[in-house]
Amino acid sequence: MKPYVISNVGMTLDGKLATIANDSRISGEEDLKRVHQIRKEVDGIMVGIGTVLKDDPRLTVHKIPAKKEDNPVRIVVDSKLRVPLNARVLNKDAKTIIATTEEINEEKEEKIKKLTEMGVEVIKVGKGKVDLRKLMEELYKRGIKKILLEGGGTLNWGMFKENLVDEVRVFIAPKIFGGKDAPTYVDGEGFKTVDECVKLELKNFYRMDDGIVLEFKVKK
Ligand SMILES: NC(=O)C1=CN([C@@H]2O[C@H](COP(=O)(O)OP(=O)(O)OC[C@H]3O[C@@H](n4cnc5c(N)ncnc54)[C@H](OP(=O)(O)O)[C@@H]3O)[C@@H](O)[C@H]2O)C=CC1
Ligand SMILES: Nc1nc(O)c(N)c(N[C@@H]2O[C@H](COP(=O)(O)O)[C@@H](O)[C@H]2O)n1
Repeated sequence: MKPYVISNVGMTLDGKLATIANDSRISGEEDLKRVHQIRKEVDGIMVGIGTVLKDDPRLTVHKIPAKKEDNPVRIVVDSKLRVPLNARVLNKDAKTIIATTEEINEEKEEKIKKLTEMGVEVIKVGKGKVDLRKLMEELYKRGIKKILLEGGGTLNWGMFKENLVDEVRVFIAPKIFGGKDAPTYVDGEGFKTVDECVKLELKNFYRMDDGIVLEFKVKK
C-alpha cells in the first residue's frame, strides 16, 4: 500500500520552478494560501534535498490560520544526508522524516545519531538513491496516507518515473524565466517516447492571482 500523492508547484509558462539565480517567487498570495490549504489537509509534505539546500523551507502551514497539529509530517529525500543541522525543516514546528539510503558510513552514522537526538526520524531505503517506492510503503505503514509532493524538479521526475503520483495541481504564472539550467517542473533524464510518458486527465481549471490553476488526475 502507498500514500495518495498530490504533486503541486508554482511554475512559469515555460515550466520553470525558479530562475537561473534561484529566485522562485512565482505564486501570488492567493495561490500560496491555496497551497497551504492543501498542506493542512495532507498527512505528509515531501521535498528533495535540493530544495532544502536552495530554499531552506519551513514546510509548515503558515499562510492561513492553523494550529501546530495542522502541520503535516515533513519528509526530505536525502541519499547522502546533506541536510544542514540548522535547516528550518528540522525545527520543532512539526515532525520530520529524513529518507536516506541503506549505505551507511561513519560520517552518516554520526549524523543519524545527531538527527535522532533532535527528534528526527531517519528511514533507510535503497542503494545509491533513495528507493521512492519502498519509501512510500514505509510512510504508509506510519499512517501517512496522503502526501503533498512539493518538488523540486529532480524529485518530481523520480516520483513520476516510478508512477507514484496520483494527482497534479499546478499554478501557471504569466511569466517566462528562460534558461536551460533553470529548474523545471520535471527534470531528470526524461522519457524517450510518448508511449512511456505520464498521461494526465484534466479535471478542473480556474483563475488565481494573475495566473491559472490546472488540476489533473494521473491516468494509471
Ligand atoms: N516553484 C515551486 O513550486 C518550487 C520550486 N522549487 C525549486 O526547485 C529547485 C530545487 O530542485 P532540484 O535541485 O531539482 O532538487 P530536488 O528538491 O528535486 O532534490 C533532488 C535531490 O533529491 C535527492 N534524491 C534522492 N533520491 C532520489 C530519487 N530517487 N529521485 C530523485 N531525487 C532523489 C537527490 O540528491 P541526493 O543524491 O543527494 O540524495 C537529488 O539531487 C529550487 O530552485 C527550488 O526553489 C522547489 C519546489 C517547488
Ligand atoms: N507553490 C509554490 N509557489 C511558489 O512560487 C514557490 N516558490 C513555491 N515554493 C515551495 O515552497 C517552499 C517554501 O515553503 P515555506 O514557505 O518555507 O514553508 C519552497 O521550498 C518550495 O518547495 N511553491
